[in-house]
Amino acid sequence: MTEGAARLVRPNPHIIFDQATFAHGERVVFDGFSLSLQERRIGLIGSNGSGKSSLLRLAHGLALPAGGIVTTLGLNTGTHRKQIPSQVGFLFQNPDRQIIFPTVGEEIAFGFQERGDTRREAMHQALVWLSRFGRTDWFERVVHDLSEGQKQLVCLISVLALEPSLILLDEPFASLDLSTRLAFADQLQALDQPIVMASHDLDFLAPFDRVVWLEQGRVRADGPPRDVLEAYRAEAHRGMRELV
Ligand SMILES: Nc1ncnc2c1ncn2[C@@H]1O[C@H](COP(=O)(O)OP(=O)(O)OP(=O)(O)O)[C@@H](O)[C@H]1O
Repeated sequence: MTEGAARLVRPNPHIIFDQATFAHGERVVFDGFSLSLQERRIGLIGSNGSGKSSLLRLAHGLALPAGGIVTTLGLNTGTHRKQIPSQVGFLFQNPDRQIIFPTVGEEIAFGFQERGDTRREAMHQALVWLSRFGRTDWFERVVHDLSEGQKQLVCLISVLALEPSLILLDEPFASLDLSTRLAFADQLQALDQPIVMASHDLDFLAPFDRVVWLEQGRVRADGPPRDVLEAYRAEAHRGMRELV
């Protein structure tokens, strides 16, 4: 269950943090952080501010390490930052940071246009992907008139539609209602691509291959979900008793 042991037994990782250092201004988030991620389904857990979003942003090249190296799909995020978005899908915790177009159709079509599809082709693809999720009626809707959960769903569809080689999800289900969450959980489990997902929804992570528990920018525990989630729950209950 130690980070060192995990690194020894797992070749060909999707993501490698090698002595990465990262700070938000004065606040150091990671200091010489090393971790290799290669399983098909990896969950990231940890209390608020433990570094989950920062880890995902570093892996996507949205943030760069001040020291050390982050490698995603074999690409150094510092030197190959521009190549990463075409291969790695990223879902922001806050949909408003992701959404840039007025209508749902245009938002989903954007990625296809970026890949070189004509506007007409891209809009057709957007409609096809909305229909896969039973939401064709959203095509012409104004994104900012949608609820938070609906916006989150649009962002998730936009990410999945481009069929990236690796998918990074930052709390994808935070605002989704239970039936939508369950439907998406099934859709995600069925995907071939590897997924790294930060979540406070521990039940969702139970069938994953590996869970990494972050605490203050360090790996507190790392291993099979049943071990890591149980230890995390036990710690949360201890913390709760101390608060009351
Ligand atoms: N934009 C920012 N400016 C300054 N500090 C930040 C910023 N974003 C995050 N931090 C700090 O970086 C640290 C790690 O934050 P991060 O968002 O990675 O944590 P997290 O585990 O994703 O938290 P949460 O569960 O609340 O989403 C925290 O101490 C946080 O206060």
